Amino acid sequence: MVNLALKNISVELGRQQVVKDVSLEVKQGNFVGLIGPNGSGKSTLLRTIYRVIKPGSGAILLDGRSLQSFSLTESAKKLGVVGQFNQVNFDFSVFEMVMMGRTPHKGMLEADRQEDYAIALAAIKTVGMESYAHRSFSTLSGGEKQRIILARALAQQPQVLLLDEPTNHLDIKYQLELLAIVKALGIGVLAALHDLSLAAMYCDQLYVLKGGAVMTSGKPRQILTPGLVREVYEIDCDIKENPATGCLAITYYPVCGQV
Ligand SMILES: Nc1ncnc2c1ncn2[C@@H]1O[C@H](COP(=O)(O)OP(=O)(O)OP(=O)(O)O)[C@@H](O)[C@H]1O
Repeated sequence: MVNLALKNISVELGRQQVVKDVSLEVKQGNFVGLIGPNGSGKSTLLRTIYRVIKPGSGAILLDGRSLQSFSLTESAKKLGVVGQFNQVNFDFSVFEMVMMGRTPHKGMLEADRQEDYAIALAAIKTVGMESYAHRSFSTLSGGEKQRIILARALAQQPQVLLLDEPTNHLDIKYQLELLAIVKALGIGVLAALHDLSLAAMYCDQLYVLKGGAVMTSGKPRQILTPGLVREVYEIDCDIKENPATGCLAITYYPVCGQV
């Protein structure tokens, strides 16, 4: 069953067409990566799906139903988001931040239930931050904040998770861990990623954006070639399978005259 489908989505911002006729699918259990250079429209597309931006044309379907027909609470029960910027204006404890993930599941004025506490604690544990539960969120490092924002999305128990460069700020161990945690959820995931090696390692399917349009899509091994990297990013590289890991290893060549 298709969980999330975009049909011919176009978005205009400040008189510029930033997303052009994008169609894509995130099937249940599939980890789908959005790759492309800076400014290619990845965040705008994600923001359109989580309803911060209205598309100029096209349709977004969740479980076959137009996203527009869901109330914001209804769509928040199904769609979890880990964004790029995690500034909060008020100070909350780590535990309070993660409990916010339970909000869409509660009725108006309904008190927190024991079950909600247990789900939030389990989510904090999953990201390895249990000893931080009572710390103030604003005092955390960038990477620690990112892990708590993931925990909040996990506490939401979404059916589809949207991630905008989720590995920003994380050291390499936590980059690998975060993607492994997300992959193990077995839900549909759509993630904007810059690191092509990580994208190849974790994604079942990649969509390559350039100038707001989908240039190509497919399984990482089928589409990630030196020719594509050259065309999209204007740099040269070698791509080989690492015999020890079975993963693609990408080695970039220095930009001419800059090493
Ligand atoms: N409010 C806005 N008004 C005008 N242009 C905008 C607006 N927001 C974004 N853009 C432009 O839209 C384009 C796509 O931006 P977007 O943030 O979606 O790219 P991205 O692929 O996520 O980039 P990055 O990899 O740098 O995060 C950029 O050229 C950006 O300057």
